[in-house]
Amino acid sequence: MHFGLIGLGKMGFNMRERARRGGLDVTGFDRNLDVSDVATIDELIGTLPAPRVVWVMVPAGEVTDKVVAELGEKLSPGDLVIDGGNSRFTEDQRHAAQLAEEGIRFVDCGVSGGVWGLQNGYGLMAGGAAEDVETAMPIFDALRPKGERADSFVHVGGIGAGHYAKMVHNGIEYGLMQSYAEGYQLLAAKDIITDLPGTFRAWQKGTVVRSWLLDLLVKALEEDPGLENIDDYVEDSGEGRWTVEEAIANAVPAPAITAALFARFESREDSSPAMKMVSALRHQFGGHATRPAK
Ligand SMILES: O=C(CO)[C@H](O)[C@H](O)COP(=O)(O)O
Repeated sequence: MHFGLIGLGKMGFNMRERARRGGLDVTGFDRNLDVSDVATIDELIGTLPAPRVVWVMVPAGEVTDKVVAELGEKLSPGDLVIDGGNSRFTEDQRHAAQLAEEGIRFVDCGVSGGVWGLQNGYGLMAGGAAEDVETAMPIFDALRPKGERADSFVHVGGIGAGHYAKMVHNGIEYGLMQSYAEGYQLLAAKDIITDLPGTFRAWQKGTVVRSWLLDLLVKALEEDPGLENIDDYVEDSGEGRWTVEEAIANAVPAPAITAALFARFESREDSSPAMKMVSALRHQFGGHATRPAK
């Protein structure tokens, strides 16, 4: 199979390589021509056999919108577009409808594996019509870890289901990371713990909390014990917010994920107006002492 891959950043670059190692022909396009196989999307389309399959791996939002719109103008009826980026699932219906006007098929696919995907393979969650997912199956097979298909690939449901599943996956990721991080601080806070990295290392095998994130935590501490080279400011790319919005829309209690998202917001504050107000109010009603501003 020969397919096109648009977006050769941290994820797409490695995915091209893994697909090639899996025996597929891939023509990659990126605005950074140093890593691109072709100079333009037109050229990419020109290299592909019909029906063309183009995997889009660019940042969610405006950039994905633009690429989908361009593909809608340039591809032909029967061609297939797969959005493998972290698009919000609600965008998928719109993209699918836009492409369907030109007879172009659409599949959304949540991709998990990060920068380790080249080596370990990717977990894949696809949404769309069964026949369209089937068309893309050779790509999914090349990208996922070797072994049973059901281990790391799922056709989750209709359009949007793949990205919905990836959104929830990322929400869980927020909660897990926050939990490990709080455990790290609790261990570090107690002087009876004399081997903090060793504690996490000992949890890596056999314990209830063993996981790949725990392995990465151990790796991070090996690289920078005490995390002295890393600031405590934590970004977010949107999926945590969307997960919390979905929790509200569906009246699903999601306190752990929500708290993990809010902890990131808190990480960005130099000082907290809210906590100043709590201190001011304790003083107002109870005459409790406040500390002078730093
Ligand atoms: O999809 C991912 C991992 O599964 C991406 O790394 C994502 O960017 C992580 O989300 P955030 O930036 O909000 O922490």
